[in-house]
Amino acid sequence: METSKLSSSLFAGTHFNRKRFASDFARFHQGQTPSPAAPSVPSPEKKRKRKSGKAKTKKNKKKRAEAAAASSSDVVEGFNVFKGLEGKNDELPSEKVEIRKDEDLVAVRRRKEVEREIERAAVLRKRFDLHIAGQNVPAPLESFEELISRYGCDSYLVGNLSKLGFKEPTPIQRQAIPVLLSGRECFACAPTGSGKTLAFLFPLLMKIKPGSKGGVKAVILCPTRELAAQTVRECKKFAKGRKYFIKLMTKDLSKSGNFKDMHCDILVSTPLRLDHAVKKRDLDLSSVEYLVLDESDKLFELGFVEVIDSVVEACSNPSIIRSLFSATLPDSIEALARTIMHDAIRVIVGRKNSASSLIKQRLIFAGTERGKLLALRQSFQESLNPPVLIFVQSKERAKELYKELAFDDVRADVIHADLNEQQRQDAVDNLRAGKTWVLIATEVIARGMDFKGVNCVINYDFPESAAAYIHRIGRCGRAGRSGEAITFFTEEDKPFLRNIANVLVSSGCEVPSWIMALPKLKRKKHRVDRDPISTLPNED
Ligand SMILES: Nc1ncnc2c1ncn2[C@@H]1O[C@H](COP(=O)(O)OP(=O)(O)OP(=O)(O)O)[C@@H](O)[C@H]1O
Repeated sequence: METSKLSSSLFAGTHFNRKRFASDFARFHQGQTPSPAAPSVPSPEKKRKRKSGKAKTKKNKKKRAEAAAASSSDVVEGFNVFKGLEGKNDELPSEKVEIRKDEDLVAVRRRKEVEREIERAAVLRKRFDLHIAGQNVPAPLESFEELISRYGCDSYLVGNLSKLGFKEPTPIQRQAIPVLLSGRECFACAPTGSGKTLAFLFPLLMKIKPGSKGGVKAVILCPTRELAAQTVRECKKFAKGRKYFIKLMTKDLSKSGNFKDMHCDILVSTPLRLDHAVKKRDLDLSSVEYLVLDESDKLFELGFVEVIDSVVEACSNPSIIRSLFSATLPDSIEALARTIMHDAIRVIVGRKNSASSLIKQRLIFAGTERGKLLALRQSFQESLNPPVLIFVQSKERAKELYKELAFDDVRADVIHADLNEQQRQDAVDNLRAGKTWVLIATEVIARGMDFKGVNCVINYDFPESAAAYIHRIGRCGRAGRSGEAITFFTEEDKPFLRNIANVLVSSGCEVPSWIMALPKLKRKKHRVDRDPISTLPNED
């Protein structure tokens, strides 16, 4: 097809106003016919002149190219794409035409570069099973060193990571760190033990000036005291060598702290303690720049929502950056959280709400409560590979099971909400130090606690939801290590078996076909009234 025909068919129905665009039309016309001022074979005289002219304009060209490159960065931002073309446009002398050509070339080069960057980011995301949603998501990190080259991070911070033996960022760190560093809010969902703590702490350490005055700069909310204490310890490790004020909201601080004189860069707390300090002790959170909700779905559970609301309100800085992290993020919670977020990016590693693929999961039918105790003793006799965590559904049952195991030659300890803060911390520390082999626990340590060496998690009592299951078993199989999870079930648990079995299947574990044939339950939570744990014969 002839050019004229093609253009006329493309612009069919469009009226071209030749009068209005006369100068453009003239230029267009000029470009089609060779100009007498630009012969195809120049004379030697003209060649020389042009050479010296070229040398002169070379410098200018370079400058222009730089300016054009700067303006072309606007293309990346997505605004002012036509910035360089603003202003007088109707008369372009030949030099201006050349400038435009240069600019066009630079813009084309820049566009290609951007396209390459987008492609590189897509390859990285595919490689690390990263799924994102949102506008203008920054590229994932290839390495920790990129934090220095791309984001100007102090090398001491990255040095701390290598001292801790962190060679490469984990998938969630690769994507969530750049998102937070570029000032965007985010929902992050990644498997248990996959390094979410560093993913939200590192951007804070990079952005907040150590020892800065003028109030709290970052708040991290955790659902339990143990997790809050662990987060403070981790934060101090990453910040080693710099004088950050990193504070844990203890009971005493919350009840009688003098917050007016308190130096604090990063404050880690449970929601109730923080809320108490805000309401009763006038803790001012208006200068908070970062708010992190760790184990966010737990924080948004009924009972906590109002407190979270009140904390969010107290963090009144309009440019605050909020982020939510968890291994499980139900759609309903995400929808609720979205109401307080601005243009948030969502980052998911692997499949949403799934268990770590490093954990070998098994379901064991124990028949009755007594059957569970027998099965537990038998499994200890066959192979006890400490440290082991055993989850039960209540503090009463934790105490009962502890009594039973005290008879056996097993170094066991127990942790539940009836113990005071020190006793709970001791129980955690003793397991970490290898002084105890088996720790019997309620949900208090099911979330976020990082026991590196835990080889096996036993769900003595069936978990009350798929999310609870994912978090409980996630106490093993952390930081790239393998783990084992055993879940006992009785007749009463059968109706809820299918929900947990789905988690096993989605992480590649085998499930008997009869379980998969059970009907799906709409109810998300399940709690059975169980007979007490005891080897003594029933009185009735
Ligand atoms: N880049 C890394 N390289 C090596 N180890 C890492 C890296 N990042 C974190 N870790 C280690 O991995 C372990 C688990 O990290 P972390 O507790 O942050 O997991 P998590 O994703 O928050 O888990 P949970 O969902 O259970 O809270 C920790 O012991 C931590 O020190």
